[in-house]
Amino acid sequence: MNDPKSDASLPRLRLLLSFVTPHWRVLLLGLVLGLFANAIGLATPMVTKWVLDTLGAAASMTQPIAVLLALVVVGAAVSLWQWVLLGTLAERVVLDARTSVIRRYLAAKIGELLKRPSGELVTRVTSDTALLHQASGSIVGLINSTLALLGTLVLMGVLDLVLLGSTLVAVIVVAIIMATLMPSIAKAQEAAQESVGRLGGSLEGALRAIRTVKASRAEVRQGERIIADARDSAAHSVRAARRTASVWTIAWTGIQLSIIAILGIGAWRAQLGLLELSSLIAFLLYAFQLMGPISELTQNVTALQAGIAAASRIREIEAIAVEPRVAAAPAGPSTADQTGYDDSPVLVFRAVTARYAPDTAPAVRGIDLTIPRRGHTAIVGPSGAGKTTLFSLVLRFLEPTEGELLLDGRPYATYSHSEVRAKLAYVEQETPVVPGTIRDNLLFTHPDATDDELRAVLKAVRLDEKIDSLDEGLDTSLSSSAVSGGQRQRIALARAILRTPEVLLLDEATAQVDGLTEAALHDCIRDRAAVGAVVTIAHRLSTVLDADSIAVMEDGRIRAQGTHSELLATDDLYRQLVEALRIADSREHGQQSDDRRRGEQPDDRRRGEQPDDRRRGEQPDDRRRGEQPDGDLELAGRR
Ligand SMILES: Nc1ncnc2c1ncn2[C@@H]1O[C@H](COP(=O)(O)OP(=O)(O)OP(=O)(O)O)[C@@H](O)[C@H]1O
Repeated sequence: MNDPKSDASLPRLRLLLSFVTPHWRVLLLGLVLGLFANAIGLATPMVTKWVLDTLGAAASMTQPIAVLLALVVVGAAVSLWQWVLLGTLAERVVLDARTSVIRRYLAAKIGELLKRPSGELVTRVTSDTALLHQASGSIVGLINSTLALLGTLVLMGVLDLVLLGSTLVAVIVVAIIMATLMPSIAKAQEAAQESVGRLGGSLEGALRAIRTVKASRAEVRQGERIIADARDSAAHSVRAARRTASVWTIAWTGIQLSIIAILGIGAWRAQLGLLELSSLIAFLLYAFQLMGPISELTQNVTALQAGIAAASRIREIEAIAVEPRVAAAPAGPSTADQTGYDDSPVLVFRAVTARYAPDTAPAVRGIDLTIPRRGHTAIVGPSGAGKTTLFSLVLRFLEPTEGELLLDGRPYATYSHSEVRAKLAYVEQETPVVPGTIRDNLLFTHPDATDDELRAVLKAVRLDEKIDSLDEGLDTSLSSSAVSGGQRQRIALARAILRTPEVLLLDEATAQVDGLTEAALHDCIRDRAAVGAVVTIAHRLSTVLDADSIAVMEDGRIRAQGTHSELLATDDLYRQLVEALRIADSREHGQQSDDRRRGEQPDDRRRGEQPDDRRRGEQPDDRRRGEQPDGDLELAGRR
């Protein structure tokens, strides 16, 4: 498949060309400059012969020497221009490729991104694109060096056909060896790039889970596993380097042998009076020059091979499906629009079934759920029941395979993804913060919010005093350790409530949170539920007790819905879940009162171990697979 001689080689070359063709004008100019520089290079030995021919004659040498000097100066200027031009072009090609891949990632469907390790996705932007650098100029280089080679051979033929014959033998031998070795060089390079991709994936995963790695005393084992990919890459690169070195050595030796042959045969022919001495010298100059196009050819073919491999890896990203930017159907009036202020539900699930892949079992099935415009709806259920999937459907990370969702009385299909999300606010379970300052994070959803608005939400999540106490206030970088895990959760919450959303979706942290964060969370839920819809994936008894309505999920279905007391009276699973949450809650409160007895604040105790940081190490899938403390209890409850 990687054999450039195979049928796949042409489409793969076309892939590489697709990166440079947008810059065809620059490429053409580079080619013309290259041809010009070649012509100058080819003319030099002929002018040298001219100088030598004037030696015995009465004619002046000034003219040919002046021409020779002019050729050198113009040749240098043209080469410089071409160098700069192609260097700039290469950087633009790399930039274009990076821009397109980065945009693709951010526009991609979430499920598509989660299929691949993020570190591997990163290497496609960083290291693969860098390989396009040399490859982009190599196309021009390849044409130039081929023409230079042909031109040199033609001029050699003009000087002496017999000598050309012996040169051609050497060139053909070198070409056959190169053609044999080049495909395996390409294969080795592609394998090296793939190993670098895997290395990026495993290293990134290990660094994100560094606490788990250390706590499991798995540094050495994990390190070895990652280093194995680095070794793999090195082994492939060494193989490529060895073969490249062989190609070079063979090319050099071939040319040197042919020069010796030319010298011998040429001297013999000159002695016989069949060849002028000046022609022999000019021929030898061409023979030395031959090394230029041949080594250029070798370099360019190598760069092209690496570029082709990189181009196909980058273009693979084009296969990642992106979210549509416009609504599938034109937007009609919503129930809310028709009635103005109304009590119609804000969100409705109608017989929704969804699966993550066509050949897998549905993650949720036949979901009928109505979320009122005001109030707090809690979703509870054992691990794997489909709670997160429900949120993914609301946020349109996932599309239903059957049934439909309605927002403000209108089917989701009549909205674009962006329009749907504009009406929602979401606090992830891991409450990740984006790179940057506290201000950057707060303004992430609404960049136009004023300082007063920021202050109001910070007060709402009880972070105002903390921010004031920081030297740099809102401009404190979140990479600094001055902000604890609980505080990060509150920042995420503040971001979500900055502008009152129609629906606040809150995936409650499963790990214990500090008292202050828990209190802030509950105040926010209560305040927001009074004016809008709040939907929580509840992991805490107090959140469940706060809810106006509770949906109990099991095996992808909603098995019961009602108030706490209704469900307690009617649903076995709910009773078990509540019992498990009660145990968890009493354990936590027990722990908190122990803290108080010891004179510690729960918040202080946990500051050393930031829940948010801890969870940042987990992939969403890991989280799903792994049992959270409360997840265990939920299951225990079920048992
Ligand atoms: N990205 C995914 N790809 C394939 N299957 C998935 C994916 N995410 C979830 N599932 C499956 O869908 C089902 C519902 O999972 P979901 O994450 O919605 O459950 P949950 O109730 O949120 O669980 P938890 O409380 O453990 O987070 C599970 O069987 C799970 O294995």
